[in-house]
Amino acid sequence: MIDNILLIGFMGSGKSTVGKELSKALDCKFIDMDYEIEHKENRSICDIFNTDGEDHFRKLETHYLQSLLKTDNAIISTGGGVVLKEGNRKLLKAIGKVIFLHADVEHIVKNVKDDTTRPLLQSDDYMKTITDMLESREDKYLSSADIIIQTSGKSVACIVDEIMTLL
Ligand SMILES: Nc1ncnc2c1ncn2[C@@H]1O[C@H](COP(=O)(O)OP(=O)(O)O)[C@@H](O)[C@H]1O
Ligand SMILES: O=C(O)C1=C[C@@H](OP(=O)(O)O)[C@@H](O)[C@H](O)C1
Ligand SMILES: [Mg+2]
Repeated sequence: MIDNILLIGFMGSGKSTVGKELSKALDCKFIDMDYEIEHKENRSICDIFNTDGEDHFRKLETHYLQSLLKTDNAIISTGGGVVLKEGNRKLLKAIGKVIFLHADVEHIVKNVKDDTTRPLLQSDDYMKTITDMLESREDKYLSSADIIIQTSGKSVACIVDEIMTLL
């Protein structure tokens, strides 16, 4: 039995991919918050944003995060905006150990380009969008993190190994 582990970080830093592989390596439950929200709502994140707006998505996200207080022995991949609300940042700490997957802009762009599933990155100038959003969120990721892992240029397997060593 392990404490919950929550992966935080910017869109495309690898939270969903690394979380799934880490859960296999540790033989524990895997929870991807976005996947669970989509499943509960029976619609995609894009549909939620387009129909009901980002504020509504943030309410669903907080509601789901609260439900995780009852979970244990899980690897939890969050959505990149989970740190935006102070209340969420407190919840993250209450739910488990928080690992920040820190990625630079180049790594992020490589991972999200051509992907149409992230409504906040559907801009013509997505390089500037990512740079500005990263800058405004960086402090929130840092203040929420128990552990910081640099992911840029590393393979998923290498990141998983690094986390396993640190735990
Ligand atoms: N370290 C990595 N090396 C190569 N590709 C990666 C790495 N991390 C993630 N990816 C790829 O980048 C894309 C976005 O990753 P994802 O796990 O969905 O990020 P997040 O959940 O943080 O938004 C996926 O196609 C994934 O396979
Ligand atoms: O950073 C954000 O605000 C978001 C990140 C997304 O998750 P990923 O970080 O897994 O892409 C998803 O929750 C939604 O599109 C909003
Ligand atoms: Mg994800």
